[in-house]
Amino acid sequence: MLSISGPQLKVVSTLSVGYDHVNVAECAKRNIRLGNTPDVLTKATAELGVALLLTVSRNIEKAVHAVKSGEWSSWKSMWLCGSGLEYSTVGIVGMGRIGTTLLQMLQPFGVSRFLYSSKRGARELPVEAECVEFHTLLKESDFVIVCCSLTPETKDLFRAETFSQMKKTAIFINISRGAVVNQEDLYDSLKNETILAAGLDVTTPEPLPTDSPLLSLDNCTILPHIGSATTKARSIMSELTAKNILAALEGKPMPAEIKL
Ligand SMILES: O=CC(=O)O
Repeated sequence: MLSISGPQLKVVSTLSVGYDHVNVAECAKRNIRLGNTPDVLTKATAELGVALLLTVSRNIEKAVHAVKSGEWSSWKSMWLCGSGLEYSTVGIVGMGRIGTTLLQMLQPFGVSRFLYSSKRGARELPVEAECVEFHTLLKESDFVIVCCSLTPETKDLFRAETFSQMKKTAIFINISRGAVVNQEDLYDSLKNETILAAGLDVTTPEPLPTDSPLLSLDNCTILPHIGSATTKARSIMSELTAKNILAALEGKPMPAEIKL
């Protein structure tokens, strides 16, 4: 893509906070500046994380389907019961801007313990949370939510070995990048009930082919990467992307520039 654009290309400004889809080394080599859209999508993305977590934990997808398909009959006390957040342990993998906001958003649900693992280690957070080893987070969490960025270290972080350390009742949510998960292993773990259920806003590839085995599971909810998709967030992101480009073309500091 960089070659197709030609040697006159001065700037790449991605309409996203993640830039794992950009060849950073090649941009640096060609003196191409790189911009992204941090901060302005944090709340929207964390909010989608909450929505996906609740969708999976409270069986919303199955419930909506039951109403439409006529499966809803007389009142049954235990029908479609899920697991609530109250008194639960929530593990957040990656405590950056989105992880921290998610932590704040989940606090009012009555969660008993928040655990987190982070490459930056323990730090002061707006809500009480314990920084723990990754294996402890896996072992003790009822909900595992992935918010880390995709790096060589986090690629395939969630694989058979990881899922097998989680509770059988655990719910796995990924709002980060699809490649953080080995999807075949996730499929097996859901199919064999190694874990209870999963909610993914991100997959590999995107779009996920409609014949993906994951789509045959009734304990996996998949969204088409809509984390930052609020009208407001996307509008502000678009503005920031344009400002990044204009600043770079004028040789000025970009409002959100990735240091290469
Ligand atoms: O995934 C979305 C983003 O990186 O902004």
